[in-house]
Amino acid sequence: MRQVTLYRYSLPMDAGVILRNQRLKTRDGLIVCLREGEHEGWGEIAPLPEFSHETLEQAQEAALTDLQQWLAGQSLSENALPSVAFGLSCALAELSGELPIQADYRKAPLCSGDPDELFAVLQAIPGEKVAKVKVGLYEAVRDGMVVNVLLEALPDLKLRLDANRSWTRAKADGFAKYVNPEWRNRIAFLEEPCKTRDESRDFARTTGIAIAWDESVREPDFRVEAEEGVAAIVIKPTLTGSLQRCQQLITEAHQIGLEAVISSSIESSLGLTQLARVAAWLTPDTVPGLDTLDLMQAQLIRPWPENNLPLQDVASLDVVWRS
Ligand SMILES: O=C(O)CCC(=O)C1=CC=C[C@@H](O)[C@@H]1C(=O)O
Ligand SMILES: [Mg+2]
Repeated sequence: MRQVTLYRYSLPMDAGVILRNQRLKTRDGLIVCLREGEHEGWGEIAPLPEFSHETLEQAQEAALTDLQQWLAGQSLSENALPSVAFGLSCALAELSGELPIQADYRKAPLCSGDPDELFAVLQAIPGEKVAKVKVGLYEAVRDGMVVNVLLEALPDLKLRLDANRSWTRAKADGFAKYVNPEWRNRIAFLEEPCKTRDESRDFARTTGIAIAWDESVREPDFRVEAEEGVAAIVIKPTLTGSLQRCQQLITEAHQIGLEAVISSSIESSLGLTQLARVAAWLTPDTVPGLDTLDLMQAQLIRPWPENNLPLQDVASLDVVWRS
């Protein structure tokens, strides 16, 4: 006997969360619960505005079609909408026991503004210190100075930086100029520094600062390839596709010595804790990029360990469909 419940959630965000061109007031998505006999599996389907190509309405419609197929006893092929493919594959992987329970709750603390705040957080972390700093939001020169100060002050710190393709080649050089060449190898990678992939490749070769692909990974012509100066690929499963699709990318990356970093698309605590399990399972040697829960004002169904935000339970959600 198979059963399905599909819920819809809307969680209030922190006041200042801006995605590209849009303020995100609430994070909206779907939660699916599959039951078969004694077993249960949950998944989150939450297209991210400004990043996903599909809307929540489109995702809901596509999910309902797949869920009806599943109820009819069929197996599902990769849904064309990445958020749907990811959420359903998680629910199925929980149901079958394929997704291990053990999770990697380490996260690279995310800093988009105040380096003093990050400094305090980092000093409190025991062991390996990895943080992610957003760059490209202010002057490139200021970014370069902030990065330099952090690397100088904390000798065991490694940084991930993310420019989200915001720099021209000249601005990217303006940034690099302020980072002491001796410390550049402690920049684990800088995600997508320039507007084009070719400019980013050229930046990596000429500055010795390693780069990572994030946006590129989701473009149709992208291939996982060993290239000079490229250290990692960032995988945001909600924007990428099913667990099987992510697993395939991770395998390809690892085969050629690239790091693969599981990263958040600002899922609720339910989706984030699943991503922490995916990371422990498929990328055990890499700290995942999951420090986005505090952008929200509440957690959903499953709590993230030691997080103090209030927890909304499933009874508070609207049921979209129940079989
Ligand atoms: O990668 C991480 O460490 C956290 C996730 C993260 O930085 C992002 C998630 C989703 C949208 C963006 O705002 C942002 C990014 O630019 O990669
Ligand atoms: Mg990014």
